[in-house]
Amino acid sequence: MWPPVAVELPERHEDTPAPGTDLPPHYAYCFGCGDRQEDGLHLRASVGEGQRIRSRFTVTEAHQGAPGLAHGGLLACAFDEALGTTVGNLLRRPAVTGRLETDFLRPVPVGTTLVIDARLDGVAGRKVYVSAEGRIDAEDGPVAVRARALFVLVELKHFIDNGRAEDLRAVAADPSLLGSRPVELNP
Ligand SMILES: CCCCCCCCCCCCCCCC(=O)SCCNC(=O)CCNC(=O)[C@H](O)C(C)(C)COP(=O)(O)OP(=O)(O)OC[C@H]1O[C@@H](n2cnc3c(N)ncnc32)[C@H](O)[C@@H]1OP(=O)(O)O
Repeated sequence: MWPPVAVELPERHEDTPAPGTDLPPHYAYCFGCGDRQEDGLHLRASVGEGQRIRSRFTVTEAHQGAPGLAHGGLLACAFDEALGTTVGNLLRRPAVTGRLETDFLRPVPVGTTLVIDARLDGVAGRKVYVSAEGRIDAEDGPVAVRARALFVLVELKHFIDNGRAEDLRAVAADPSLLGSRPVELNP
């Protein structure tokens, strides 16, 4: 059963940008979306209709597991990012991945652009359920990967207490490293 518990499906937050809007990387050094992370995934997300966010990610040579094929763990990372972005942008509250499960249905060659459609499935207290599928090269392409996840809503303290001090200092010195400002997350 998914979600595994009774959930509510909240409206997207009033500050969520309009459908079709491209979303900025949430952190410049994020492996999933950061533009300063050279061999990262450089995943790009945009707001979809309703409770949906669409992300795109192109598999490069740096992402191989077998010759010419994407590494499965790295694909899971792309889904972690796409799902986390969905939670963050639709609820506008900080959250971390508690559980992530993936089904790999077909191999994903280098050069493929994976089109990942993620949706918010429901919220139960601090638990947020999301799911996604990734299609090869087009929004109606063959499904290569499915994923679902539980994210847990946390306070900003989670990141301040656990993050490496020098990285937190760098963000404090240059807030533009964050595409979404903590003050907006927790005014
Ligand atoms: C301005 C705004 C713009 C916003 C725009 C932002 C965009 C932003 C994009 C971000 C995109 C990043 C995408 C990558 C996101 C990561 O990769 S985050 C990094 C990986 N994850 C982590 O490091 C998390 C590590 N784990 C932890 O810190 C803690 O275990 C947790 C998850 C915070 C939970 O601990 P806790 O706060 O003590 O809470 P706890 O009571 O244990 O759990 C809460 C509930 O969740 C359940 N739960 C927790 N873990 C599990 C599990 N594995 N399985 C099942 N249930 C679980 C518990 O059973 C409990 O359920 P209830 O009792 O309430 O029914």
